[in-house]
Amino acid sequence: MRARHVFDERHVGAPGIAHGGAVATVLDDLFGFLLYLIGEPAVTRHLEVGYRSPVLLGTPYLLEAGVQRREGRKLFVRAQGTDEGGAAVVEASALFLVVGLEHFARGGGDAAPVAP
Ligand SMILES: CCCCCCCCCCCC(=O)SCCNC(=O)CCNC(=O)[C@H](O)C(C)(C)COP(=O)(O)OP(=O)(O)OC[C@H]1O[C@@H](n2cnc3c(N)ncnc32)[C@H](O)[C@@H]1OP(=O)(O)O
Repeated sequence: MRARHVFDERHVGAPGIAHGGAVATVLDDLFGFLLYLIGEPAVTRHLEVGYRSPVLLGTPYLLEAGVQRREGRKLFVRAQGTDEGGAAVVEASALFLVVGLEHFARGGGDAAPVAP
């Protein structure tokens, strides 16, 4: 799956640079939507993020995510974010666990997922 994302002032960490937590949030959400789109609603059990270069505000990044392998309910996923020059700025790997839709009812909400 591919997505284009631009961080803005809402995501600031150091001046002009996205907060690492905001970057992790976007990558986590990217994985969630990847699995939702391929018909496997799943939630994060483990997430690792590698920050190679500062992620700049107001700058478009290409995010690419895919499923690396599956072991039963366990889905191992990977993602990468690159700048417009093709340089990798961030990478992530995660373990997601497939869950039934009742998992999402536990929060009591009915909000639909929103794309990153
Ligand atoms: C309506 C539309 C909605 C649409 C939905 C759109 C969703 C978007 C979501 C975006 C992403 C999120 O933010 S999700 C939100 C953040 N995540 C969560 O809230 C999840 C909270 N955690 C949980 O609810 C639970 O821990 C689960 C469901 C993930 C798993 O619970 P469990 O079934 O009890 O399983 P558990 O024993 O913990 O672990 C399962 C297996 O993983 C293995 N395991 C654990 N860690 C690792 C690891 N680092 N590397 C390898 N393997 C590991 C364990 O050894 C075990 O293996 P084995 O012994 O089985 O072999």
